[in-house]
Amino acid sequence: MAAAGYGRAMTDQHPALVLRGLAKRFDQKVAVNGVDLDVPAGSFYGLLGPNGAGKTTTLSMAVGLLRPDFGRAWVLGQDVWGDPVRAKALLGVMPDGVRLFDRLSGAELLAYHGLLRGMDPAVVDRRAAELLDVLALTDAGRTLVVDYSAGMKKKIGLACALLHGPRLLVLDEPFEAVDPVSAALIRDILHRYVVGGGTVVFSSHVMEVVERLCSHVAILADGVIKRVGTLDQVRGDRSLEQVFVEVVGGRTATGEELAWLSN
Ligand SMILES: Nc1ncnc2c1ncn2[C@@H]1O[C@H](COP(=O)(O)OP(=O)(O)OP(=O)(O)O)[C@@H](O)[C@H]1O
Repeated sequence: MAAAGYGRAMTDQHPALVLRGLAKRFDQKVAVNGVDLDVPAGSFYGLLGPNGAGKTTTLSMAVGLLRPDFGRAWVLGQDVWGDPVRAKALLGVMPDGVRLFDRLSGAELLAYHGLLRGMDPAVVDRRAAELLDVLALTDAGRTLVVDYSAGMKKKIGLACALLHGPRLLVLDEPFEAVDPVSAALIRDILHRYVVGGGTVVFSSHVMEVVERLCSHVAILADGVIKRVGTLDQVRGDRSLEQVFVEVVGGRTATGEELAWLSN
């Protein structure tokens, strides 16, 4: 495993992910406004927030894909922006949207990721075959990724993130556009990964998934963390959805709006 080269004992003393004062502005829009987060090693961490809350921007800065205007990030003690090679060796990332080289087949994409990370080709082949099998993509192994369904793209993205055996997985909306059978499969794989000592951080709007999987939750709205803690601390004696709606400030359309739809 690539991460082992940096000494598991050293990195084990650190939280899996630490964010301090992360901030990002796009023109006039402040997308993220000073996010601090401590993700304990071994946790299953859900980052919740409504559309446009700043989840993707936060996670992109946390993993070294988007340079913050302010703030810093550490993965198992390694400075993401100060020492990106070390930090990224410990990290598996599934970004939002399709940022895959989609003119490759699934098997080729995995080989490309593995070789780019300097892995032994025989290990890449073995792990790629295993991942395609576990994710029920073996038959699609020769199909070009551009021809995959949205759910299949999520699964091959997850396979790429797992290939080098990272210690921390950061996944942007891993369950979006995924059918229930595939979602259950992804849940099982992630659960096994955490039981085996890994840490998962993922963003989602789906309360049920977060409630079922996560040990810890942060609710982000308007670029700011509004609630953070263990799942039980955040939801108290209510459902996570109730807390989310209260924090985010839900609105309803029960008045005169859209009256023309009734005609
Ligand atoms: N590259 C960009 N250029 C301009 N504005 C951006 C850019 N990326 C994000 N934004 C804006 O920053 C804000 C936060 O966006 P972000 O994608 O981080 O939210 P999100 O919580 O991931 O949303 P969603 O759940 O809808 O994916 C939004 O208002 C968005 O329009």
